[in-house]
Amino acid sequence: METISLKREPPFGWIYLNRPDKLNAINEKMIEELGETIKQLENDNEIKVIIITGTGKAFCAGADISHFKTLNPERAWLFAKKGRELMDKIENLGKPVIAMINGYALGGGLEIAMACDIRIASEEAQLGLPEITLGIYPGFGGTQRLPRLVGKGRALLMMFTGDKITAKDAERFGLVEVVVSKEALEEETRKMATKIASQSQVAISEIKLLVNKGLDSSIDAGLNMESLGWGVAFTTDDAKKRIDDFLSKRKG
Ligand SMILES: CC(C)(COP(=O)(O)OP(=O)(O)OC[C@H]1O[C@@H](n2cnc3c(N)ncnc32)[C@H](O)[C@@H]1OP(=O)(O)O)[C@@H](O)C(=O)NCCC(=O)NCCSC(=O)CCO
Repeated sequence: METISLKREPPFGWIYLNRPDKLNAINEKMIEELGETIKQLENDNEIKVIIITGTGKAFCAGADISHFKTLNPERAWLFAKKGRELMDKIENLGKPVIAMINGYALGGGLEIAMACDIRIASEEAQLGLPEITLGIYPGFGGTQRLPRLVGKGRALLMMFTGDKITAKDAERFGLVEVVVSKEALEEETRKMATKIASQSQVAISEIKLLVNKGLDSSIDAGLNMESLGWGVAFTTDDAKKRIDDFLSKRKG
């Protein structure tokens, strides 16, 4: 692959956005290759947690501006559509996806991170949606996902100004879950991923589905989905074993 590299390390699949000389800017090839890599990991039964990160000093500096000049409205729409479908794919994947933000996460780069389930960032990372400075606006889901994470006012402020924020501020606003030093980033991500990989994968996948679908529904509909599915959770071998283990330890 030209733009992505994959490190398969069961139970983890590490995806590296890999155009470091262009700060991992997203071109059509990257959209295509990231989609293929995600599909490959989705079908790989040994992979329980997927981690997306960047090679070099950036997570990703957004869509590749150098090809914007070639875009007419139709091609721009198609590019945004492909980007949007990729983000939806990440968000709706039946496996947990962690964004390990090692540096700049701007524009489409932040949009990738926001489609992931959890974001862990290095203290040095800077995040933002600077599209407005190019006279455009976020096209891979940013106008919808940012306000859901940080609230309407903060999201509008970030998108109206295009300002970058620090990882610490991003954590304060709820855009990032964990911030650690640059040196600790991989180790802390690994710890987080190990804990998640040790849980019931069916339950993890159900939680993700319920949270994502629930946030797009009324609370009543979300609660109904939760209680309807809850009974099914008991039928997995994993749940039976974990409950038996708990009870037998108590007896012993
Ligand atoms: C991220 C910035 C602030 C980093 O600045 P700096 O450290 O000074 O590094 P640069 O010299 O600017 O960048 C190195 C190299 O990468 C190229 N590059 C960086 N970002 C992009 C990009 N988005 N597209 C294409 N190429 C990019 C840059 O041109 C350099 O290449 P050379 O060949 O060496 O010249 C700074 O780079 C920055 O502000 N980048 C743009 C961020 C941005 O506006 N992103 C939004 C894009 S629109 C979008 O994402 C739409 C989807 O919603």
